[in-house]
Amino acid sequence: MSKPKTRPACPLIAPSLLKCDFGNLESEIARLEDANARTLHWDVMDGHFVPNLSYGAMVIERLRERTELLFDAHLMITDPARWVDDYLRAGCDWVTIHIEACPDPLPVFRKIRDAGKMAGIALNPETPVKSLQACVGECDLVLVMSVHPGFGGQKFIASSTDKIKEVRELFGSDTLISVDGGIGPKTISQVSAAGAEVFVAGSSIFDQPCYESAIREMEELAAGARI
Ligand SMILES: O=C(CO)[C@H](O)[C@H](O)COP(=O)(O)O
Repeated sequence: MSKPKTRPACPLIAPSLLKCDFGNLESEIARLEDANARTLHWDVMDGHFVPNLSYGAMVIERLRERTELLFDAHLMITDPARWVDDYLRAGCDWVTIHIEACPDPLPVFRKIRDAGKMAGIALNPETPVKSLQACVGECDLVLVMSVHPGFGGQKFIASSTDKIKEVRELFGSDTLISVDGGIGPKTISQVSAAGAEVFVAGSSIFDQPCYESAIREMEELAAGARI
């Protein structure tokens, strides 16, 4: 059911399932499909790399059977090289690992790309963009964390906007830039103008009564601010 490696139409709003109702995952996904979502962002947390636990490949694999939406997996885990095969087998289309958890990510990128999937690298707010130098041309996506990873509902860190510009300068136009944390109608325009194309959003969708209008509003704001 997994899709081949393709660049999506942007702007792309990626609902962060960390903020959904875990007791009703299947119906939450159906609601997102009805709301015209095109992707699901899976926040995988191991209670070690980040101070929170969420879900893993077994849960994702079972939900892969229930939807054809693009699966964007964000591995906030220690030693992602050890676990990446599980997420590929589970049917993830994009697999993003953290530079802080994997100082030599190139072999992991190769494994993801060889499986026909998109390889991403994420960086935490305190990690400098220059730490990604070796990743240029080797991965498909850079995910800029605009909050400290671990929990939804945090305040957007303002310096993330300049960081996105720096990532765009370093990686050029071929690499997708995703931004994650505190994204909503008040922050999406500035990160879109800075060069972000994929917008991970938890609270600003799941805390709203209508997912469709929440997604549409952010898509329109991001498109209007695009560089
Ligand atoms: O990765 C994350 C936290 O580590 C979440 O994706 C992110 O925080 C989304 O939630 P919100 O939009 O509420 O900030």
